[in-house]
Amino acid sequence: MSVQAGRPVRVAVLGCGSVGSQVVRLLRDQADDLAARVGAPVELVGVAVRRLDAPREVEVPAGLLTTDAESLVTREDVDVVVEVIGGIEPARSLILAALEGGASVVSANKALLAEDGPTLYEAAAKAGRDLHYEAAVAGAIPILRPLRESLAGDNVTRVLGIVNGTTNFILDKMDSSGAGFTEALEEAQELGYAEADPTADVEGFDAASKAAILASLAFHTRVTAADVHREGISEVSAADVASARDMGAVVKLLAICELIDTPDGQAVAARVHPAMIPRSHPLASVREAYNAVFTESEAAGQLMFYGPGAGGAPTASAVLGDLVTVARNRLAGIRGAGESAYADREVLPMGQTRTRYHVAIDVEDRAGVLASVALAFAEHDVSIQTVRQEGRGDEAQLVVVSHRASDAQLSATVEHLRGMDIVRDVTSVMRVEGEPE
Ligand SMILES: NC(=O)C1=CN([C@@H]2O[C@H](COP(=O)(O)OP(=O)(O)OC[C@H]3O[C@@H](n4cnc5c(N)ncnc54)[C@H](OP(=O)(O)O)[C@@H]3O)[C@@H](O)[C@H]2O)C=CC1
Ligand SMILES: N[C@@H](CC=O)C(=O)O
Repeated sequence: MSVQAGRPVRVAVLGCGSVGSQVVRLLRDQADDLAARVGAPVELVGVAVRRLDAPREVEVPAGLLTTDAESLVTREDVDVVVEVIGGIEPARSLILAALEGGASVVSANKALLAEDGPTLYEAAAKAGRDLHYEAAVAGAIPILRPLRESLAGDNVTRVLGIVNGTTNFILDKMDSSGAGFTEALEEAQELGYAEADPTADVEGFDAASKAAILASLAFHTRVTAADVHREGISEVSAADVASARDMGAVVKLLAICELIDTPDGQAVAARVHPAMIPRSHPLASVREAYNAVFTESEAAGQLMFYGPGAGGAPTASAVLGDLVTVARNRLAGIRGAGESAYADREVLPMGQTRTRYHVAIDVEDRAGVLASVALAFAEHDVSIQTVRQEGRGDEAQLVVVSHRASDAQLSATVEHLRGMDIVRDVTSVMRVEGEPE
């Protein structure tokens, strides 16, 4: 099982794009330090790509580039496979083949881990090999290792974070300049944060994958991307952002994973959606494309992890950290900590999750309007925390912030409001986080 004494740890890299090119560069530039830290030289033996003639950000040593990833991962002398291709296939088959062939694996592939992580974890356990994926959530920020190892003796009850850099950049731009969503997205694309097809980021798919991975590790259970309630930011308007500003808040795309007490024990809730948070909240000061993750656990209390959540070099830093760990394990002939999904926890539907709403309602400016709106909230057992009224000729706007209630009660309240004669329009509905119950 261990690498033969005196021989290097041999590494194959799958993909040489934004992340892979930086992995190859760091393997070259830090070869001496890596050898000292691992206890043996770390040798790059092959780099699989789709196109041999594509321009590369790094010079790949002669003879190492190949389009035959399958043969590379099953080479007998490969000890560690680094998968930075992305997507579901062929990444999944290549990782499974690598593990079956006896290699350990490092991956940055959140989409795959969130869709089919259990198949990969089981294959790693069966093969007695490591599967590490720190780079899959929040780029350079060490968050998975703390959940998997540092907090393994504690009970994590909540993970709350900004885990998508592109959407944070867009929302930050909308807040700081008053820009609309489309204008802010164009700027994110010009600066290279958002892809030409930004759907995975702006519609919350990327953050939902990361939330699934975080919830699985934090709560020792299996949560897939399909279990995560997902809303993106494409419907967030300049008016929503201005409304947040008026109440001393800022809009952020949050990933929220919670352990919830139920009559039958404990269940998990995992959701990604835009939310207003007070400007005094530490997550409000996470600007541009940065990420931050808060954890709450019984003994440690609150911890916050902050840093660059994307980009080739920051992500490669996390990949290399994993690579050093699994290479050390190969030399020692051991397998490190795997997933501990011993708790088969139910994942609650969004309707049962307790949230708070901020609702802006255009109403006819006549006597009794406020009482009628308050009654609509009361009919659904939703209590109001604050209400603000602004007159506008024959029309008025009410801005209501609720106390916590089930999301189903809150959305039923909004539907009720929409059907009322005195309501001309419900112009903004957004969840509120980070304030008292
Ligand atoms: N970019 C980022 O900021 C972050 C990325 N990640 C994750 O890292 C992974 C890589 O992302 P990124 O580097 O941005 O992606 P890129 O699109 O920049 O690079 C993908 C690489 O994979 C290669 N590739 C694609 N298909 C195949 C195939 N069938 N066989 C062999 N090689 C293939 C491509 O080859 P070719 O160059 O020839 O086309 C390319 O070199 C993804 O899982 C992503 O989610 C995680 C955190 C942050
Ligand atoms: N597209 C992602 C990249 C890293 O995971 C982001 O914007 O955060």
